[in-house]
Amino acid sequence: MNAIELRNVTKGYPLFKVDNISTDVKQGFITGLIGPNGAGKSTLIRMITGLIHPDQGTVRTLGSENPSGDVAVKQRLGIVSDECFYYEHLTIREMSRLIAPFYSRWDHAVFKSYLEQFELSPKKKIQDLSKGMKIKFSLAVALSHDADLLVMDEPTSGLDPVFRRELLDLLASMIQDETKSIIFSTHITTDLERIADYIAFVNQGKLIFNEAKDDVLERYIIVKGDMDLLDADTRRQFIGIRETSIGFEALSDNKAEAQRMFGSEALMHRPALEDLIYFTAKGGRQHA
Ligand SMILES: Nc1ncnc2c1ncn2[C@@H]1O[C@H](COP(=O)(O)OP(=O)(O)OP(=O)(O)O)[C@@H](O)[C@H]1O
Repeated sequence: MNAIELRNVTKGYPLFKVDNISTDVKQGFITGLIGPNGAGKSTLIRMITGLIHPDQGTVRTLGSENPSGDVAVKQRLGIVSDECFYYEHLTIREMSRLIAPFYSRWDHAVFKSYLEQFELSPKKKIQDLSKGMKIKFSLAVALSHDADLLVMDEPTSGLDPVFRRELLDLLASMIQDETKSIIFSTHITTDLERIADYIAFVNQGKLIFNEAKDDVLERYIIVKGDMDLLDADTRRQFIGIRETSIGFEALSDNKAEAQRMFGSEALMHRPALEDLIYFTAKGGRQHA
């Protein structure tokens, strides 16, 4: 079962385009969306939540091509982003009273307990909340109506490390029953190393891959060695190369081939997700 299905999705802006992306986000799992600044992550997320529509292709979220206009689907969606529109002059209590009637599965006791857990006073005005508090508030809302799909645009970026860990635990426990799904974009790739099942990687509007995290980290390899190992042939092997005065470090997406080419002459190790972004972005720029 898929929580989200994208088919040949294209969305163009004057200087950028999401380019013909087809992929699925699986139900019951956490998918992390990664990529450099301006790669198209928020654009994809806006299409998934129905805030904007593709120029070509289709996006189906919880089975609907129009999630923001379909009340039944909208109720099952939990959205966390800094684009959540709340009335700034209202307090948390007043705002939640406005929101609650919209959701048939709203649980006030759960909401109250999240406010306590997140140390948010119901008396605080939305406009007086810090960036992290706003994220916590929209999280409390998303978690209190028993959403089937959480879609989050950089939910952890404004959060302190203690709360970030708590949030990751919360998300991991949310998908325990295998019916809920989560997709979130982030630059804090270590968060995804902790909890993501799948990683979707976009670069310059194109999908590089959407695969099980463990498979990705198995397939790619970092190679480190002396500069004399680099020639036209070996360079072609790499997605991106960082050259310094003492040698090179590079990323290959073909572990077996890299091992065959360099054998014991180079050091090799498993990459972190951050390495994939760094070397892919660097490689792209080099060849531009
Ligand atoms: N409404 C718009 N009009 C014109 N260009 C836009 C619009 N929205 C996004 N873009 C452009 O689309 C590109 C992708 O933006 P997007 O916000 O999707 O990237 P991102 O991967 O989320 O980046 P970041 O990691 O920096 O948040 C950028 O070049 C941005 O300027």
